[in-house]
Amino acid sequence: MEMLVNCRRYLSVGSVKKFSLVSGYNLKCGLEVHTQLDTKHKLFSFSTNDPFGSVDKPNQNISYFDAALPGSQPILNYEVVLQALKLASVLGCSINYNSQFDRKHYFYGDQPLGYQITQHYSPIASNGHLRLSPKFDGIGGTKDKTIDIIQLQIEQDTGKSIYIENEDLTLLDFNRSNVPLIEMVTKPDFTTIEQVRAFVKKYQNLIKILGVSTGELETGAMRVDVNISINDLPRVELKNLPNTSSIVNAIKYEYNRQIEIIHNGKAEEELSFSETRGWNGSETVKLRSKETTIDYRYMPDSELPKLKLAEDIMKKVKESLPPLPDELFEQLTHHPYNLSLKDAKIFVISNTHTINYENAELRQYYLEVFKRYSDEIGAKNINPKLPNGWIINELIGDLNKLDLYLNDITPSLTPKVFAQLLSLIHTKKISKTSGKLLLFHVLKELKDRGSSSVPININFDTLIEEFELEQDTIRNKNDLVLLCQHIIDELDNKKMIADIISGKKKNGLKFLVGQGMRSSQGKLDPIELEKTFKSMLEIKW
Ligand SMILES: Nc1ncnc2c1ncn2[C@@H]1O[C@H](COP(=O)(O)OP(=O)(O)OP(=O)(O)O)[C@@H](O)[C@H]1O
Ligand SMILES: [Mg+2]
Ligand SMILES: [Mg+2]
Repeated sequence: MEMLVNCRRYLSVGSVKKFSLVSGYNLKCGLEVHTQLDTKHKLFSFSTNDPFGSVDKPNQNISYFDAALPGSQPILNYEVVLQALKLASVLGCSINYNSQFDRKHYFYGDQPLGYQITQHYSPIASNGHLRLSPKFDGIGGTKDKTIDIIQLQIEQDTGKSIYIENEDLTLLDFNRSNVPLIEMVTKPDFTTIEQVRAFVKKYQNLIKILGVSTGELETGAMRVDVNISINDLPRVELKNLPNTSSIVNAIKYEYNRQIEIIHNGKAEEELSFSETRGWNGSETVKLRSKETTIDYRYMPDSELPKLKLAEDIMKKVKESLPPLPDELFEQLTHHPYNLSLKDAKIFVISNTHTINYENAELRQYYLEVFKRYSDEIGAKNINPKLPNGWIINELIGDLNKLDLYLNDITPSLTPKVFAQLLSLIHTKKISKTSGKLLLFHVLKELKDRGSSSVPININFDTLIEEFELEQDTIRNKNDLVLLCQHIIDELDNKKMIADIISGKKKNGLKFLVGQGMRSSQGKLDPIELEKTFKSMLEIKW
């Protein structure tokens, strides 16, 4: 009965936006993710590997082998192997020290060899896992979820077919042909869409941090196929999912579609065999069913020897790995840094906005500044919000505004110098406003000198004197009261003052403080000003 009620709820919803899982219809998903590796050369030839950069220059990066000219033979690019091993290592896989390459046969215009070289029988790595946590991956609930990874295999990408509509013409571009790919296959361990979304994000970040790929879904550098089934019926494979929202919406749509079929008693007819479906932006559409699946006639590639790895190779691979996101999140969100997860991500994960710095470099800079600042002020007295805010908001903001790179400024604005600025703010020698002015001034100066010039010596004490920025120490409380009274008199607006006092216009107080800051050219402490206004006007809120 509950099933029926739930089902009606689903049927009346209709839109995939208001999606929820329906009890009695258990979602099961498994992923196959193809990732283009960022190597210099292609997988089995010396041609340049730059499929995205050469999009508008078709057939520029091709060798005889990529075009499958008779007599050409594959030569394995070891950079690919190294990248695959890095990924296998962070996914906790068992490494296969004797993997091999196989031919997967099918004929298509953009696959001129007549087969794709892949690893079918003996892939390079297997039995790994990736753990998702509610804390760092937003999967909901309170428990971690582990997704098992069946295998990682090295394979070639295909060329690209470009269909010219109405002309009965297909153009072929082989720039992508023989680009190295890693196919990663998970077990069907996903039971919610949040888990799928979190996994894709996490895998993508790992790939980026390892430097093995851009991991971009939009350019096709990473391609996610989702296999989905309900209540252990045969799986449906979803392809053509060019971004995260397509992945999520396609699963929602397909889940609802399959429920409707089951609910209408048509499961036997329509869901008793596996099929492959594509996503057209609003619905999943059938591409092919199992009956028409090609027989690939896998066989070992006779031109490629077994890939035998040295016994100590994994020790070296592990030594080359950077710190991983979860370890960094643990470190940065705890004492003494106490960053929010959102801020910690700025130091760990790149996104399209982070063009002025490399995350690892920014993180290094931050940690160094933090240490110097703690040394100067004493670890017990520090205010972690200072380094956090001044680097995340001010420094990054200014770099953006001035179109500067972190690398350009760090030889002069060393962590030691930056920590001095923080100490001056911490000890209230200068106000925050003055600190902002100084930082911007110094960065502007560096920008005007150009990045290639020798580092300059930055002395904040001299600059503070030069610009007369030393914070007015409130020697006489009366001075401050007088100034505040003067501001209120100048304003001459009884209604506004009454509204501030009653709390109707709380923002008005900020305005008064702003006037005080302006009249002192930013040298007064805004907190002191606010306190004085509040006590003078007897503000209770
Ligand atoms: N019952 C199921 N429900 C959902 N997903 C499933 C189910 N059974 C298997 N899968 C998933 O299907 C995928 C199978 O991928 P695999 O690469 O092994 O085979 P394939 O899709 O037939 O091959 P190809 O690489 O040619 O697409 C895995 O991600 C696995 O987790
Ligand atoms: Mg598949
Ligand atoms: Mg597969």
